[in-house]
Amino acid sequence: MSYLLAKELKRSKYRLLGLVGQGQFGQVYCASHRKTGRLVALKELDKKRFPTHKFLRELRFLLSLQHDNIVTCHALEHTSTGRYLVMDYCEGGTLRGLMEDDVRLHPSQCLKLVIDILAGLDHAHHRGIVHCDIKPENILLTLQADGWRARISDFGIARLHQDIISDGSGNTGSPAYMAPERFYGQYSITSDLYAVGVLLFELLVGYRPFSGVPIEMMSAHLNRPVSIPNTVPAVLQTVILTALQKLPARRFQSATEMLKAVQTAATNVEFDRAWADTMLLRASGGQPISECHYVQQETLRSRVQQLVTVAGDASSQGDLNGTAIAKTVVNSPFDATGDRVYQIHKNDISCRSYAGGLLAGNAVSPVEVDGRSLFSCVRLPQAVKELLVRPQGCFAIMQRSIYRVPVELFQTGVALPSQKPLPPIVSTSGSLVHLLPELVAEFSGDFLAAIETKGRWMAVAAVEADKVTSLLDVWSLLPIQSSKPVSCNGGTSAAPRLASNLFHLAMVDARYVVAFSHLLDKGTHSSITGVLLEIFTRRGHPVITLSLPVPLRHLSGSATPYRMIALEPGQPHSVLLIDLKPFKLLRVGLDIVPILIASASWGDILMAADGNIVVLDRYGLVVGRMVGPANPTAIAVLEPHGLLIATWAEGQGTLVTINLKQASTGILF
Ligand SMILES: Nc1ncnc2c1ncn2[C@@H]1O[C@H](COP(=O)(O)OP(=O)(O)OP(=O)(O)O)[C@@H](O)[C@H]1O
Repeated sequence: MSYLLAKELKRSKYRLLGLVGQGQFGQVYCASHRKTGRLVALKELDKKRFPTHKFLRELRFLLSLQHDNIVTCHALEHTSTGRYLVMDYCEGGTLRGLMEDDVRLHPSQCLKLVIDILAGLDHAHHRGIVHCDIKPENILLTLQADGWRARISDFGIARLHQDIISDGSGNTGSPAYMAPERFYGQYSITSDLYAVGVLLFELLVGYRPFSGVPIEMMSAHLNRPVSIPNTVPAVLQTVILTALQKLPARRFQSATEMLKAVQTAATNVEFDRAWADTMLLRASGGQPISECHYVQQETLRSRVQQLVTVAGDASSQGDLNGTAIAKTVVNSPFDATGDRVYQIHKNDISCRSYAGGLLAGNAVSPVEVDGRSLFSCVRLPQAVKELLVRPQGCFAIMQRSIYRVPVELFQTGVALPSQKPLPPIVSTSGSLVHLLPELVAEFSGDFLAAIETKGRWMAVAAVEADKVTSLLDVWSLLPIQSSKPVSCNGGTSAAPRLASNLFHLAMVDARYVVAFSHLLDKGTHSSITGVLLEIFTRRGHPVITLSLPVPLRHLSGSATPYRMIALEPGQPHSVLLIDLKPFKLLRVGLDIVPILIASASWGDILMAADGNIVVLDRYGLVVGRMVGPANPTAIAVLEPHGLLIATWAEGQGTLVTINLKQASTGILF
């Protein structure tokens, strides 16, 4: 059924981007409108469980609910295989997910979410609609500059659910959030407010007021008094106790009344120290700071701005070391299995190769060839902004040009622009190969470039003569000998124009490119208010266009497929994981202020200026904390379990390695 629906949708006006959930009545997909790139959620509705006449009656309610705190339903789409609701897409997932993942949900953020829910309920109640199934699973989240916005979902479906219950064909809902009268089949708007009371309790305390099997919960809701830990400020205890009154007449009588009470509490309450500490402990995922032995590998003579590593084990050689080089060049010490580290400083890229592996234990010396240490440097004509290591060599992205530096060049080191030919290297075919850094592309103005991991494609956004917009072009880098790449767009005339203020370009995979632009304040045009995200196919067709209302910095690709990772200036104690397929956001609360990010296949590492390090697994959970050297300028993961850190302070620097296997991270290396 779902496979057929997916097939059917391929021909519809929506492009499916991925499955985001499984509900009781069908699957939920993230999709984008083919023409506008607008993101929607498509919720499949099983015909057997939703007879059309009943559904159409409910759809009237659903379409009438238009509020910022309600997941708006736009339309019902029919295909030959099924029906699905077209709804606003909520990239933050459910509140249940947030309560489980984001261990640092500040009390004020909890209150803000409850205020959002009450505002949404107030709107619905005024239209005579009772939700009947308020619980964290039915609260979805969208990103906002000051946290998350809560949006109630499953309106109408919940009402329909009631019909199913009265038919005797459904279960009875969620007992943990059910008001006493609900167990007798009665409900009113105060039943919804009772459920919000349970949710408020759970958000602030970490568990629900009553638990157990359904019959125990029923008895508790009906008879047992609510006991609230005294860490919860008195004013909030009063709000919870009022919402959780057994008799409906004693509760808040409207969502507005309860909203006002929570708002007053939010402005007056002072969260005591013990409570803040509990929150801090939860922010670290309960992870203690582990002992961390770092080995100083060398002193640095310059401030390293980027570290790039190529691990020497057989598995990663295939990907990064580049079969192309290994096949065509013989007698290169770089063919040997050994860790390789590139350091970038202004115009220089230096490279060291460590045959024995960097994490052997003590400081290790770089490989020596003919008694010479393999510590070589290639100087390029302009400052290197970024180095991308791909199978064909290292691509140095500079202010106005891109050079490809063959790996073998680092055997001897060469300085440009002297461009003296190097001694030829004999290839496996027996012919002589002359090596020089090769100019891949040159631009008259600013540009951004991204190169696919296998080095086959390059996306370039070159700023137009108007200095405002950029044209996106995708180039083939194959064959690698070619210094004139072929444009896929058949020339720039067909290339899509990107939004102004473009600041980051990345390849999502071999088929998609993503461009990030700053959104500026409409009045002043100076302060950055958010980010516009545009995804295009390699042929230049738009797939997604959406704006995030938060400024981002340090945006980088993650080793986890389809993931970007970023820091938010407005939320210094957090990191944002941006999954592109399907589109999802996870804001991870931290107890450090990260300034550097390094990604590994198993997760991400964040480092603060004072040397504190937090290790996240690929689900965004904090799995390790340790203290490294202060003043880091660049960090990189050496797969699978090495961490390299370059530091710089007062004209002195060091390169340090940490063996994460020896730190307690819970990651199975
Ligand atoms: N509008 C949406 N935007 C983003 N994700 C959504 C959206 N609606 C649902 N989801 C995701 O899909 C999952 C299933 O949703 P759905 O509402 O169908 O399930 P449910 O909670 O079991 O509800 P129901 O009882 O209506 O079937 C949710 O947990 C959520 O992760």
